Amino acid sequence: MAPNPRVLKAFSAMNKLGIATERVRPVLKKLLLLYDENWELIEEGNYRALADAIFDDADDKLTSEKNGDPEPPSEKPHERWSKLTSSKDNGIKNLELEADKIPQSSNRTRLLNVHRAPVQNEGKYSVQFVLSPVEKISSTQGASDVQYTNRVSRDPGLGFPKRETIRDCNFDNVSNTSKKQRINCSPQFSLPASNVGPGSVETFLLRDKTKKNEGSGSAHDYSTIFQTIHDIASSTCGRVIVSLKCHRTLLQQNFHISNFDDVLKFMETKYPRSDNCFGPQFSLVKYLKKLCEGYVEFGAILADKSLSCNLPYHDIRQTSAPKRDDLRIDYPSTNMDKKVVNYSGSSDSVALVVAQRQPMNKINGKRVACSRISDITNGTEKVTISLLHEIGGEDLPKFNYIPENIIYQSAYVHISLARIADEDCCSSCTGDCLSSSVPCACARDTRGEFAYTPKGLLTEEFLRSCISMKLKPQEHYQFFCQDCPLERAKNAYSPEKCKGHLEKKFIKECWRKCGCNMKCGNRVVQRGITRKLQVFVTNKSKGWGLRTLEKLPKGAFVCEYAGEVLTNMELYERNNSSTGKYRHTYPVLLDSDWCSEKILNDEDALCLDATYYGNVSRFINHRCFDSNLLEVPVQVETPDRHYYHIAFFTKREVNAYEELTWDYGIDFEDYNHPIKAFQCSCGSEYCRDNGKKIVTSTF
Ligand SMILES: C[S@@+](CC[C@H](N)C(=O)[O-])C[C@H]1O[C@@H](n2cnc3c(N)ncnc32)[C@H](O)[C@@H]1O
Repeated sequence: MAPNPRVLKAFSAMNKLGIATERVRPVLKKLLLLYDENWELIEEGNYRALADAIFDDADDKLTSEKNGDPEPPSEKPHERWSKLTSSKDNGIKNLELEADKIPQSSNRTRLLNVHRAPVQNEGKYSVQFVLSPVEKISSTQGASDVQYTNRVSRDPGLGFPKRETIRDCNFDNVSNTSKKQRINCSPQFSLPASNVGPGSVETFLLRDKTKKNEGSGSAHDYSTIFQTIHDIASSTCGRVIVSLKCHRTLLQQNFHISNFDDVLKFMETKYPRSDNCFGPQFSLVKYLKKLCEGYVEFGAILADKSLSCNLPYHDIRQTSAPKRDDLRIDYPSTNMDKKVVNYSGSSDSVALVVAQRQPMNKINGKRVACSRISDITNGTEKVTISLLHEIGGEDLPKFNYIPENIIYQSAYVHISLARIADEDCCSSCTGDCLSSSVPCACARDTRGEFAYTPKGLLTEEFLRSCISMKLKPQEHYQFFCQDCPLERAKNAYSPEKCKGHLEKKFIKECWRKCGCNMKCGNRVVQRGITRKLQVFVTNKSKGWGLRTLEKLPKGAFVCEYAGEVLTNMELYERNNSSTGKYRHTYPVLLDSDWCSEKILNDEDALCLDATYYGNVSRFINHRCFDSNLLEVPVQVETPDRHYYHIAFFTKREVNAYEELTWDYGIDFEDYNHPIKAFQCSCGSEYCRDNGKKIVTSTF
């Protein structure tokens, strides 16, 4: 059967990004399944979704590595995507060799210009490689050059095979014209670093920035150019000098390159041996591009270190080897202005760094460049959770990441061992309560059956009854408060009668006073997030959303809704004082105790608000009825239902890259609700916001 031309086009687009067809194929297959063979979605924005998916796939491997999976990590391509897609013409052609820029020089001198995409000041931003016999370089040294010659002792590592000879260079990114001008990669050409073992000589040149480049005949103002020249390889024809030139005008103000050895070490960390960059796919051009990128990135890291920012960048100059993750560059390095969101003193919270955006880079009216925060949790969760940010797109969210609920001020949450009665725990249990023949006291609330299976999933029965309760509340028992805090919030002077609250099905997990261990199957939510998740920009005007990067089985715990614990009174005050985009859009009422005998004051009724302090669940968007997540109340450390946790579980199997959604329970016809809602664009065929009017919402 003839290959599908759309598949071939997709391969070719990814090949241009330097991604091999073998890597593209499995991801493309998954995406086609995910998008119901909708090619338009895949082709949109120069195969942006496909590139994202490949990058995420690579990240999965990194995450597995972090989680103890021995599979070797692949390269970290997000930064590359960011750079590659910032080209002005087609978004995937950034670091191309430009044949027309190759100067006509003597047949002993060849010059490769590897251009980074101009971001704003077109043409000024470039990194060049000059591959040249030594004589030529020497003759171009201007009077203002300062020359350092030092003996270097370098690990011949960088993942390069020692003294390996390249027989065939793959110039897959080179245009036809430049192909004609191939570097002679005949067998005698040695790879960079292959002969730069201990004791070899490195020539390291820096332009004297106090003088102009007299005599060179160049139109460049060298005071704005960083140039380092490195003798890094030789062949029987002579030595090969690589000159790295970096125009400073578009680099971060305090960008600097210290020492080429450091750049090489950085490259080694970024592309370790296990990446096998010299496998059959090896391309000299790609390698040179990577080195250029590394050169600029490394300078940016050093510059970043001089800014006071909270991103977990590792100090490259530390003696111990940095971890791969720490070296990730999340933002393009040019014209960056970073600031840290203020946070008010809680030691449990971590400020999310907010970076002002790079100058807009539109391609045919479409924004394409994107960057990435590698871990929005700043290490507070057991897994990393990345955020994919389209430059020029959605504003970065400003909030402080907290992995668990935190009391704002007046909320009364009484946690004490003394409050946990003997019948509310299983002190005589040992090991795993799920393996015991008789369910322990902690299963009492779920009618003597645990809600979890030994695999840590919700049982079919528990899930079914929760879903049914959500879809058909009228068929389940509801209680009516005498003086409903919700109605009071709508109209404090003459509140309407309570509309009823469902008596929710709770899970009670074992806890500290129980005799079982942390691996007990009745402890799921308290163990925190274990799934691979990512925050991304949705394409349906919903703003940010959350998606899973792995396939999730039905009944899987995803995350809990963590935020500030507020009294209803505090929430009203917040809502009244907030305006515009800082309006509070994330409250969840903890209303399961509202059926208690006593009238609940607004000072006692609790809710969770993730607007300022929250976890990843603050990104989960609403979907009417057929959302894939379900919220379940879970008791962990308190025996009553005044305070409890809201945990999200999957209602069905969820595919990798699928957005995670839950039904906020918005009544789109409740026009009096104090919280203004959004126009629903959930896309569900059961969408309740039929009129798409601006109405009020409740959670
Ligand atoms: C809990 S947040 C979800 C994350 C949010 N999208 C963001 O960018 O931060 C709830 C807000 O997301 C938006 N949102 C969620 N679901 C939506 C939907 N189905 N249609 C339109 N907007 C939605 C609304 O602005 C809502 O107030």
